[in-house]
Amino acid sequence: MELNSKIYIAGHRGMVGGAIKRKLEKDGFRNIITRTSGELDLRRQDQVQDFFETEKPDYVFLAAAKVGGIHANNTYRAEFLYDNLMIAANVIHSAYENSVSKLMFLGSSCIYPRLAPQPIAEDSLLTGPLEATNEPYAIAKITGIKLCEAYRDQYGCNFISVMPTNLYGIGDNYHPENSHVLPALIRKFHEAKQAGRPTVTVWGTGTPKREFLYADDLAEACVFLMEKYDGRELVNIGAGEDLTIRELAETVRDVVCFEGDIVFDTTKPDGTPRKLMDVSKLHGLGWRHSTDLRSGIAQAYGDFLRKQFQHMNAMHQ
Ligand SMILES: NC(=O)c1ccc[n+]([C@@H]2O[C@H](COP(=O)([O-])OP(=O)(O)OC[C@H]3O[C@@H](n4cnc5c(N)ncnc54)[C@H](OP(=O)(O)O)[C@@H]3O)[C@@H](O)[C@H]2O)c1
Ligand SMILES: C[C@@H]1O[C@H](OP(=O)(O)OP(=O)(O)OC[C@H]2O[C@@H](n3cnc4c(=O)[nH]c(N)nc43)[C@H](O)[C@@H]2O)[C@@H](O)[C@H](O)[C@@H]1O
Repeated sequence: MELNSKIYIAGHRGMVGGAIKRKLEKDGFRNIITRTSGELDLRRQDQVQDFFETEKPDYVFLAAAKVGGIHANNTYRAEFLYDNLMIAANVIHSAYENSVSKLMFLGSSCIYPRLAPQPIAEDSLLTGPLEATNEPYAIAKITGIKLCEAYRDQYGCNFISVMPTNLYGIGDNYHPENSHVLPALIRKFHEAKQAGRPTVTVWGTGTPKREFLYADDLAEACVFLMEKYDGRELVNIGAGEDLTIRELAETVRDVVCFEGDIVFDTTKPDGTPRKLMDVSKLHGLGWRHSTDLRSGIAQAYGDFLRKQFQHMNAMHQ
């Protein structure tokens, strides 16, 4: 990428797209184009085609998606499949038709089989059944990967796919039901501390293991791979280490300084028992994460508090 290349970030108001935008701006890229979903609905083929014909971007980071945690994925199954299929199909096809130099498609660790051998290597894709709670989302994301491969094979397009692990950070979604576990726990522990409640309820058994990567680290990896990687194979992006949900809850409790107890609601689903990424390929290419979990959670909590403060100020004006 040249500093004046025209770069389209799809999903720039989201946690990941926002982090990619910050990273590109910090690196001096000065021709970044963005659209909100209100201005450009990526599910609409006509709108996407018009946008690409008019703007002719050189590079595309495809970080727009219908995203959420285990409850949202399991509840809004139709939207998680339809929206994500349409977004991937429309953007990848228009990128081909409008001669985009390079496109990066962002998938997710949930594309791999539920019981894939750990750590999960890229070649585990399509070797076994998926986790039921996020099967629709995973199928849409797998289709995005296959579209990138097919346009590369048939038309020589330089479209690459990267698979981030569970993410958290600045600009995360703190919705009480629809968010991912880490922002959900930040909010739950904070609200319990404020209200002086004795316990916080964590979903499931607490035994599933998850790996977490700070979104700004992910953005750095995405820009690194956009510049350095032209392969057909997927690349996992993760921290290479995981912990149980119980351990995560204890860490968030410490960071938020909540002094009560943790209880588990075992009527809620656990999801995949474990999904630790094999990041040896990424390390071999020369990139490693730098933000450790505890300091990343502290930064995310700071962002959560800032948003709360802004919200309260707005309410009083
Ligand atoms: N969060 C994670 O833990 C995680 C883990 C692995 C992979 N990923 C991947 O990373 C990418 C970004 O995730 P995120 O966490 O940043 O999600 P996010 O914060 O929810 O942001 C998603 C963005 O997508 C845009 N979008 C959604 N539907 C759209 C539509 N129909 N047309 C146009 N734009 C639309 C939204 O735009 P507006 O704001 O303008 O509405 C939003 O800014 C996704 O591909 C996701 O699969 C995320
Ligand atoms: C990265 C994303 O991972 C998602 O799977 P997945 O890790 O289970 O998604 P999470 O929603 O982050 O949940 C991870 C684990 O945390 C538990 N958990 C405990 N308390 C809570 C809570 O208050 N909220 C939430 N959300 N979870 C909680 C949850 O039961 C599950 O075992 C996929 O559904 C998506 O498709 C996507 O791939």
